[in-house]
Amino acid sequence: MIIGLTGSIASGKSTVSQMLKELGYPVVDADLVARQVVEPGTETLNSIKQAFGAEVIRADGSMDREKVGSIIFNDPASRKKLNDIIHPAIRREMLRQRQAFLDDGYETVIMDIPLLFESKLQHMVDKILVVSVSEQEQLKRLMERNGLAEQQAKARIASQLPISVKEQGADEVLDNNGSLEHTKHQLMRILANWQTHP
Ligand SMILES: CC(C)(COP(=O)(O)OP(=O)(O)OC[C@H]1O[C@@H](n2cnc3c(N)ncnc32)[C@H](O)[C@@H]1O)[C@@H](O)C(=O)NCCC(=O)NCCS
Ligand SMILES: Nc1ncnc2c1ncn2[C@@H]1O[C@H](COP(=O)(O)OP(=O)(O)OP(=O)(O)O)[C@@H](O)[C@H]1O
Repeated sequence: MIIGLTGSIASGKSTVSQMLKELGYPVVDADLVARQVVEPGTETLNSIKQAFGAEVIRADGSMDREKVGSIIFNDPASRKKLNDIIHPAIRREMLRQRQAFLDDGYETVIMDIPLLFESKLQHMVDKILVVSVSEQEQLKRLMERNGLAEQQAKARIASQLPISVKEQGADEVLDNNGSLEHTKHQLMRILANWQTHP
């Protein structure tokens, strides 16, 4: 079974994905893959340089994530330009990692994909688990974790589909407003329900 783990920015996907790893599940992490495909020397990073200019490349040859973030989270056209360059490479690498886990004999693979609905990747997974928080809690956690001002945090939230829309497309919704214990408890119930194991 392929489980798609998604939610909104700072809703708690990484927190849940960490719990799943501790239970022994293999996880394909789209955010991690997004870093791998733009490592210095890659074709993808070269295309980003062509599209956004040499100022988004740091002296050591790596992508300046802060600069790229400040551009794309504030401008839909730039966001689309980056997505068009980087998403095909991310998808290819995610499918490769998924297959490698299946080849290793795992029965279940978790795919942690923040933009599962935005990028219409439902076909990649069998079940969809949405990690949800209230808008108020989301804003608070995002500002705290990333040290962002309210306006910047709101721009990032607005660059994704509303969590309510994602909930409608879910097989299960996990409410992450409460304690980590409460979240873990719901996770265990959902896994038991799906009769799944690593
Ligand atoms: C813009 C970048 C450089 C900012 O880097 P930064 O280190 O600050 O953030 P990080 O990569 O950890 O992403 C944090 C969160 O932002 C959100 N996010 C990232 N990219 C996007 C995007 N293109 N559209 C909407 N939300 C996004 C996701 O919820 C993600 O979990 C980086 O996010 C990136 O390369 N984005 C494009 C690739 C992408 O779409 N990644 C999302 C997973 S497929
Ligand atoms: N139940 C919880 N109670 C308190 N804080 C939490 C809880 N769950 C997550 N957090 C905190 O909220 C922040 C966001 O969580 P996390 O990083 O797991 O979100 P995410 O969905 O993976 O984010 P992103 O989309 O940016 O990758 C983190 O600082 C995390 O420690």
